Amino acid sequence: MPEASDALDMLRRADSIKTSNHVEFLSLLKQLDARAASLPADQRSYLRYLDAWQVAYEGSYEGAGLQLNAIIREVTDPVLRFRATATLINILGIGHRYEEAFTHLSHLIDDLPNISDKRARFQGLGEASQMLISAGQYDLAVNYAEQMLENIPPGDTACKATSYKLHAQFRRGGMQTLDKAFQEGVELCVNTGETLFANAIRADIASFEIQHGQTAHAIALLQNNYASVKRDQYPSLISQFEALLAQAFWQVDEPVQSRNFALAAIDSSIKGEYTEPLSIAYDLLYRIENQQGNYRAALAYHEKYLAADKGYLNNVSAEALAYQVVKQQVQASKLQFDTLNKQNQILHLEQALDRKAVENSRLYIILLLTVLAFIALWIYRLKRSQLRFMWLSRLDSLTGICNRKHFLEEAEHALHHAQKSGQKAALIIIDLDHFKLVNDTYGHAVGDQVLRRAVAACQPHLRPRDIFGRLGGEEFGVLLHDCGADQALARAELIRAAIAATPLIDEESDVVISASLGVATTLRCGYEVRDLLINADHALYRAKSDGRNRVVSVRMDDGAGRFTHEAAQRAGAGG
Ligand SMILES: Nc1nc2c(ncn2[C@@H]2O[C@H](COP(=O)(O)OP(=O)(O)OP(=O)(O)O)[C@@H](O)[C@H]2O)c(=O)[nH]1
Repeated sequence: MPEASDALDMLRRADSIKTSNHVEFLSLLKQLDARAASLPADQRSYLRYLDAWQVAYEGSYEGAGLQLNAIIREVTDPVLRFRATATLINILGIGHRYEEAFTHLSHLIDDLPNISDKRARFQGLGEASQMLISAGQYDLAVNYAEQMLENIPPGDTACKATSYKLHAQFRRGGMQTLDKAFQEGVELCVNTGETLFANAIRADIASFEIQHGQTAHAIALLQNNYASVKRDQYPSLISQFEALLAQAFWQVDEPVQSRNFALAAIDSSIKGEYTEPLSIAYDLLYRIENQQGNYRAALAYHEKYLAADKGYLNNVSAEALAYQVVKQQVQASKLQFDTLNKQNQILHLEQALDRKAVENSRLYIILLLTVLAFIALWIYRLKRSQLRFMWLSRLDSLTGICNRKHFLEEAEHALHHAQKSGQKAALIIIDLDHFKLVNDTYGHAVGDQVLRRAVAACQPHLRPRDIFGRLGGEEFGVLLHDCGADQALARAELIRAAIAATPLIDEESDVVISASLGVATTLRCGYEVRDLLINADHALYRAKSDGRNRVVSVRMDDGAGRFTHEAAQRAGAGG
């Protein structure tokens, strides 16, 4: 049983000498086949591939096709699958299944960028080059051969790629003289031991020479290497050599030799295949028999020639056609792919556009909300300043309490409410005493200050619902809610006392001001603010005339429809 590493070495060795030393290759394959069961799975797969290759090499294309397809299906190693595909393409081409061959080739070429294994790439490029030669695509074939030359795997040589390149150039035609590259190609392959490819190039050289009247040289070249071609056991090349020899001998008028090689070419060619050598061989046999007057035999060969030639030409045109068909299919699917790609791009763009539209809508909404927020803020500020102005327009600017107009409005409203709810109320008018004297003595600014102090002195004696306003000059009004006559009198008295206790200028100053207060109640004067004001004013007048610094209330009806006044209390000397 071979060691695993031994077996791998043997596999690699066999792989590298498949064509250069076919005899040793066969021997190695035999040894490995005998030990196949003991090999690890990956090496067994490798051996399967070499076995299939050999089956193809000996011309059993159907069997080889089955084996190669099984490898492509079952083996996991992508490199081995790629190589099996390459070999499969080769035999599909030989078996005239051109459409399948070119379809596989198209995939193989697509796969090339994914294959880093140099040997497999080399093989794939070689297959592409060969198939394209068969399809008449010589420039492309040269291109693939040149790619091979740029990437020769380690252990391999430029021989094979050179032979493909030269063969493509030869088939393209148009050469007036034989390029020296052909001879150099032969030498290269001889030096590297690749006799099969050296002979393939020689076949092209001989063919060129036969076409250009250098028949003797062609015969020498072919005969000198005939044994070597036979050794390599490659049927199609043997058949080609023999057909060329038959042609050359016919040209130099040696029909016996020509016949022998023509028959040999037919014998060597793969059975059931229509090839160029077969067609040449039958044509020559027809001519020979015809020349010798064997018309019956000539006719038979001619018929075979026609069939072979037609078959061969059919193969050639079928191959070229299949190439074009697959090319169109590939282009169509690429076009479809491009269309799908474009549709996909359009969809992506549409999605991006939608996203942008959503973003824009969001931005518009944010902008709108911001504008609305600004408008709301602006309205709020406007409203606030309006309210402020309205509020300010209701206040007395010096003392900060209600001005006359607002006081009267509020008092009227409160009295209306009190009347409806059956509550009592009272109105007090407060008038500072001898205020003109304050102004005259201390100046107008001090007079203002005194007015503010007088207001401040009153405020602690007011309840939240009481209405306090400046009626004008040094005169103030207070509407007391829910307040009877006695309570009103008492509250007025508290206010009077508070004002009287307020220093005129500062705490130290002994100069004080005083106020006279007139009180009118709803009980006695009704709920009309005007009546209350008149009556309170009368009372105030009494307070002033009675000596100031006092409170006087409207007391009772004197029977003649006039009110009498009651002085509440005297709380100070008051001016
Ligand atoms: N400093 C100041 N003085 C004012 C203001 N409004 C009115 N006065 C003054 O208040 C004084 C009112 O004087 P009078 O109506 O004669 O009354 P009085 O001096 O208080 O005398 P009696 O009311 O009779 O005690 C005038 O000299 C007005 O100029 C004000 O807002 N500030």
